[in-house]
Amino acid sequence: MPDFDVVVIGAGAAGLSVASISAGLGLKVALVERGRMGGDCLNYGCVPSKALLAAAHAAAAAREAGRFGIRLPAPEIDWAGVRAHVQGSIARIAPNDSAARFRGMGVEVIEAAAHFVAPDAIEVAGRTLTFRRAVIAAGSSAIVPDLPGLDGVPWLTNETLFDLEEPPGHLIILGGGPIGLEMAQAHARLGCLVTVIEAGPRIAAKEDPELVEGLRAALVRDGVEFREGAKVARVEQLEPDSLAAQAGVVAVLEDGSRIAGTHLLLAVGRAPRLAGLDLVAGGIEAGPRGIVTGPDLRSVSNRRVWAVGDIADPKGLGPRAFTHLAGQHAGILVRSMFFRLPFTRLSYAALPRVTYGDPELAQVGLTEAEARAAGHEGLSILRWPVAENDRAVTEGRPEGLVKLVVGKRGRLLGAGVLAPHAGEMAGVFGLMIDRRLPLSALAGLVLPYPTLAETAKRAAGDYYAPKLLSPFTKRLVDLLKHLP
Ligand SMILES: Cc1cc2nc3c(=O)[nH]c(=O)nc-3n(C[C@H](O)[C@H](O)[C@H](O)COP(=O)(O)OP(=O)(O)OC[C@H]3O[C@@H](n4cnc5c(N)ncnc54)[C@H](O)[C@@H]3O)c2cc1C
Ligand SMILES: NC(=O)c1ccc[n+]([C@@H]2O[C@H](COP(=O)([O-])OP(=O)(O)OC[C@H]3O[C@@H](n4cnc5c(N)ncnc54)[C@H](O)[C@@H]3O)[C@@H](O)[C@H]2O)c1
Repeated sequence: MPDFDVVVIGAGAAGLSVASISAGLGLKVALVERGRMGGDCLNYGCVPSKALLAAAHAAAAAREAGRFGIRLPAPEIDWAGVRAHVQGSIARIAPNDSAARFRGMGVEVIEAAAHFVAPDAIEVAGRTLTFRRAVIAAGSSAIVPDLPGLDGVPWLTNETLFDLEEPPGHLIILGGGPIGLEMAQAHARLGCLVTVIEAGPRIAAKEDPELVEGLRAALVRDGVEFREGAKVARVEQLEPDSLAAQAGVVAVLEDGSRIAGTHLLLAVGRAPRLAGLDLVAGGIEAGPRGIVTGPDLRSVSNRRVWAVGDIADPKGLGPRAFTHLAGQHAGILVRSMFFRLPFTRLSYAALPRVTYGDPELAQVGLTEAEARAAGHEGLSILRWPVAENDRAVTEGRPEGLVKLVVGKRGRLLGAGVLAPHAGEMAGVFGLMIDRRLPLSALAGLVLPYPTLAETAKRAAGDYYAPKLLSPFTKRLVDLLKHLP
């Protein structure tokens, strides 16, 4: 008899979801975590970053209050208070992910590093544990680029950024993806100088350029400086002098220009945490993007093993790094691992993503470029500017755009929104795409007035407007008016 029905490696969002479902189904479960329970999202990712952004938005709201006729003095940033909010947010959520809570569910929580010693066994804290099924949920960590000089200067990643006891004087951020952009706005609004260096031709390369334009403009207004299409040739230590109170770092670009700052944040992407797992001993195939699985998240080489969360590299889909993915993966796992349902297939067609700037940039399904690249024909692109929305006017926030990508027969393929709290609209779009609802469902929805979500309804309505106001419809109405 194996020691456990299910062994889960990693207690981040993905591992915790799997462990709680497995225990709920009455299975004997071990959950192994070598770091902090809750993983990246709680300790070094979503929670501290969103808490820092909330503090930053409060400062920005105080600065902007004058627009509403409310006069306030310029806000003073109490960094210790900001940190207390960030750490307090983590502390308030931590009990949900704690070892005590999971032990209460009947899970054996082992706080140590695990590695495979055989296709059906791991070793942890000197014990060899055999399993019927293993789930690898070891997540991903920040890529440290191979940059000349990097080993001679101090640098930060998401694992160290939130521990700073003083605010950075000038934060240089390498990478203009979601981490770089969110942290750029947070720090700029909290009074730091911020420069984002993006090696690619533009920031937020995965997002729709029409929406990115507004986000970039908002960050520039906050004082963020962007260097796009700029490659760092090397980094150098900046010694403290009479001008710079803090020592720091100089990024020397390939064109020879030098950007000096006090701190350097690496936000150039994520790499799966494969090291130390001894996947070869487990007979588990992996590549540079993660553990290779089928569309049911089952390892292609060891049928006892599944992979979930950031570390999974499902064939044909590739890895994704979102906390809400953990829940989706857990759902697939239940069908595939426990109920052995054939044809269990993961799909990212309705997977939402949000860059939590102010305004937020939300995308569900395909962008226009992705839909065209995928060969969808007869596309309709519908746009509705946020400036036309009454709620946006009353809130003094007229910037932004809703953009719908519609395929044949009015099927929604993708939706992008740049607006305050745009992420709150993602659910409706996800439901429409996932359940293949016609666009008329959105166009006919009765939404409360005044809400920003009305922009989505107005964009959808545009799809039907030409038909509704066609000469044929007008003739029909002209005939019908004669009826009693
Ligand atoms: C700054 C930042 C902000 C983010 N913001 C958002 C957001 O707003 N929304 C969103 O959806 N996503 C966000 N993400 C992404 C999100 O945090 C990740 O997608 C999510 O945490 C992945 O969960 P996971 O369980 O796969 O991995 P993790 O959370 O990384 O958990 C894996 C765990 O496995 C443990 N582990 C690794 N190897 C071993 C081993 N050998 N033995 C034992 N334990 C091991 C690790 O210690 C870790 O705790 C953000 C990420 C970052 C970095
Ligand atoms: N709001 C959210 O949901 C959220 C927030 C943060 C992170 N995340 C997840 O974490 C993942 C990782 O985020 P990320 O921003 O680190 O990665 P990313 O891969 O999304 O973006 C990294 C950026 O860095 C650039 N880059 C690469 N090498 C560079 C170099 N040497 N110099 C300068 N720029 C360089 C890339 O061109 C790219 O634009 C995201 O893809 C996302 O899935 C999600």
